[in-house]
Amino acid sequence: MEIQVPASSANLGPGFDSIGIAVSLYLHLQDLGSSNKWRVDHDLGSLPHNQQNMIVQTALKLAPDLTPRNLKVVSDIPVTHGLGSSSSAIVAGIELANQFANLNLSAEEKVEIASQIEGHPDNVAPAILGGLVVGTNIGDHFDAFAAPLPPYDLVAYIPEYNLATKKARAVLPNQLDYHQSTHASAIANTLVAALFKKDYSVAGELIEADEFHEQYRSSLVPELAKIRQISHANGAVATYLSGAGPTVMTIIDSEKTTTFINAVRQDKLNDRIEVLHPDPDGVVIKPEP
Ligand SMILES: Nc1ncnc2c1ncn2[C@@H]1O[C@H](COP(=O)(O)OP(=O)(O)O)[C@@H](O)[C@H]1O
Ligand SMILES: N[C@@H](CCOP(=O)(O)O)C(=O)O
Repeated sequence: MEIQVPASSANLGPGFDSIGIAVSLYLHLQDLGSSNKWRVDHDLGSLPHNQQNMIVQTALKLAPDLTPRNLKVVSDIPVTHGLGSSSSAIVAGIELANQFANLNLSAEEKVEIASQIEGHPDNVAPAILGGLVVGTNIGDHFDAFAAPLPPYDLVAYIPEYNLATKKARAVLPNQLDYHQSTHASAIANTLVAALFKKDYSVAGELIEADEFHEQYRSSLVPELAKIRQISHANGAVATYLSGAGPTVMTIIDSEKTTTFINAVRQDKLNDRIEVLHPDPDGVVIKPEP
């Protein structure tokens, strides 16, 4: 049995903690059978190989008596880079418990549990449901709506340095001025309307008009301003900070992607670039090959 979970790109500018899109990078979790203690094979750097691994910790939160297993993780989602690696690990752990403890969780229940563990729903909801999701927690439940998938490439510029979400949240202000917050919220509301109406010209303008987080984080990610400028010169829909960064995401018509990437390279921006697409499926269970 293999569990496949997509990466996710959260916020899309003003959709802070409430909008996210599943994208075509994946974590694959293979079950290699039961064992006397938990073992997680992976080549993802310093992440734990034992019971402390976030995937196992999540599974044990849901099913504390789960029999230990040998697991193998293969993932092309960069860790601490703003593409929802922690959410993919949490979702994989929930699905592991769901499968082996026969929890029969609904998709909604998985989103509720995952949001509680992650602390915000904007990565876990698309990682579970797939697609572009707008949602939030109200009281003890979660409301989410799938917006149409934008018919564009998502070009991820992935700086080499890490930026832990915790660190990028620590630079946000504790309070926002009343008028600033109502305006920031109005921008976000109008973005949601534009996304559902598929008016990507207006949506692009609103994605770049965020007043909730990018201005506070931009000094941590100097590539954001540079790539945004290049994307404007190349007719992109919008550029935004993916999640808490440092990945910078550009939404662009596929016919313009190559020219845009060449322009980025010409500006001596030499880090990893991935041309991604929206993932419509979310978490998927695959049988043994
Ligand atoms: N494949 C994985 N397996 C286990 N834990 C993971 C995995 N990927 C990420 N994590 C956990 O998530 C943390 C990164 O989370 P975070 O700072 O929110 O970055 P990101 O933006 O990539 O989600 C890692 O330090 C690690 O604890
Ligand atoms: N809304 C969160 C999203 C964090 O996403 P990640 O991919 O960086 O974990 C935030 O902006 O803090």
